[in-house]
Amino acid sequence: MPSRLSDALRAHPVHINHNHLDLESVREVPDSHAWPQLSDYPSGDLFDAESVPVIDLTDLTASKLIGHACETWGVFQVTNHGIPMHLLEDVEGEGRRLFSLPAQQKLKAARSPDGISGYGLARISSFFPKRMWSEGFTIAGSPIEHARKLWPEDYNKFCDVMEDYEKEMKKLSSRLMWLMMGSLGITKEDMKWAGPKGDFGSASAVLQLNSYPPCPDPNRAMGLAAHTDSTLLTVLHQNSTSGLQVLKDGVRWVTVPPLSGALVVNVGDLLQILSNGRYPSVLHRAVVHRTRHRLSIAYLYGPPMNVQISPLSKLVDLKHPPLYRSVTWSEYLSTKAKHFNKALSSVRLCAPLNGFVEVNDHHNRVKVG
Ligand SMILES: C=C1C[C@]23C[C@@]1(O)CC[C@H]2[C@@]12CCC[C@@](C)(C(=O)O1)[C@H]2[C@@H]3C(=O)O
Ligand SMILES: O=C(O)CCC(=O)C(=O)O
Ligand SMILES: [Fe+2]
Repeated sequence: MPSRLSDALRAHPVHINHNHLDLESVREVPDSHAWPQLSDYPSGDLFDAESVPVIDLTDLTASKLIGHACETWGVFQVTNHGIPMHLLEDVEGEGRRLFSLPAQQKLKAARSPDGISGYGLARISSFFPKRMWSEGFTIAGSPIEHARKLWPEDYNKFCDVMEDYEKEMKKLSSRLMWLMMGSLGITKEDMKWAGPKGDFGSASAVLQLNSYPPCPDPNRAMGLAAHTDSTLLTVLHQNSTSGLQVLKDGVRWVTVPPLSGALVVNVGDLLQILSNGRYPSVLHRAVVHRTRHRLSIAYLYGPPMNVQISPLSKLVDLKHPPLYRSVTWSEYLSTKAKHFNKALSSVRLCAPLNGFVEVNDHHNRVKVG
C-alpha cells in the first residue's frame, strides 16, 4: 500500500498538455478557454445577505464558533492565527516571482503525468472539456528539485520561504484540527493517530500555488472549476484580489473577500468522513478578474497517508449510523483522480437519516460545460 503521496498518485497518471497558451498576452478568450455556461447558481457578491464567518483564534469561544462555521458554511476566515505577516508577504512574493517567469522557463519544471510536484494546470483539468484560466505549482516534500530547474543559480530563497511557510502551516493546521475536534467533543484519546504529543506530527500535506492572470472577458472564463478538496482541511492565503467563491446552502455562490492578514480555512472531504457528515466539505471555485492578477497559496492538509479514516466512533450511534466506509488518504486521492466529484459518494455506506443533502449531491448538479 503506498505510503507516500507521490506513490498514491502514480497509479492514476493525469495526462494534461501543460504547454498552454500564454494567458497574459491574449486579447480575447479563445474557444479553448470559453466556458459555455457559468450561471449554474446565482452569485450575489455585493448583495450577499450573509458572509463567510471571520473568527479570531484568540477568542475563548473560537472552538464553538469554528464548529458552527463548519456546520453551516464549511469555510471560515481566521485572524490572530500567529503566522507572521512577513511570511505571508514572502510566500506571495515568491509565488509572483515564479509565475512571472517566461513560459518556456516554467515548463522546464513541468509536473510529469505520474508526478505530483511541479508546474502545470490543475489536476482536475482532465475532467473538463475547456481549459481553466490559471496555472499552478505544486510542492509535495522538498521544492528543491523543481526550483532548481526554474532558477539554476538562485533557488535558495524560494525553497527557504516555502519550507518556513509549510512548517508554520503544519502547526496552525494541528491547532485548527483540535479546535474543530473540540467542537465535536473529540479528545486526544479518540484520535490516536494524532500521535503521542497530539500534534499530528506525521500528518501529510501539499502546498499549491495558484496564479490567475487578468482575463479580457471574465464572465466566459473559469479560474478553477468547482471542486471540494480531498483534505481534512485546507488553509488558503489569497492576495488582495477577490475570486474565491463557495457554494452556500447548495443554491448560490458567495465570494470570500480578501481580508489583509486573514487566512481562509475550508473543510475537506476527509473531515466530512471523520465527522460522519456533521462538517460537510465545501464546494468552491475561483473566478477571474478583468484587470487584476490573482494569486492564492493553498496548504492542503491530511492525515498520514496510510491511516484509515472513518467516522469517529463517538459520532456514531443508532440514530447516526456510519455514513462512510473507512479509507486512507492515499486510497481516497486515487479515487478522486479517477472519479473526481463522485469520489465521496463512492465511499458512502448509506443515506443520512436526517434527510440533509450532502454537498456531494450538489456537485452532480454543477454544470461543468
Ligand atoms: C494532495 C492533493 C490534493 C489535490 C490533488 C493533490 O494530489 C495535489 C494538488 C491538490 C489540488 C489543488 C487544486 C485543486 C485540486 C482539486 C487539484 O486539482 O489539485 C486539489 C486536489 C484535491 O484536493 O483533490
Ligand atoms: O484560488 C483559490 O482561491 C482556490 C484554490 C483552491 O481551491 C485550491 O487550490 O484547492
Ligand atoms: Fe480547493
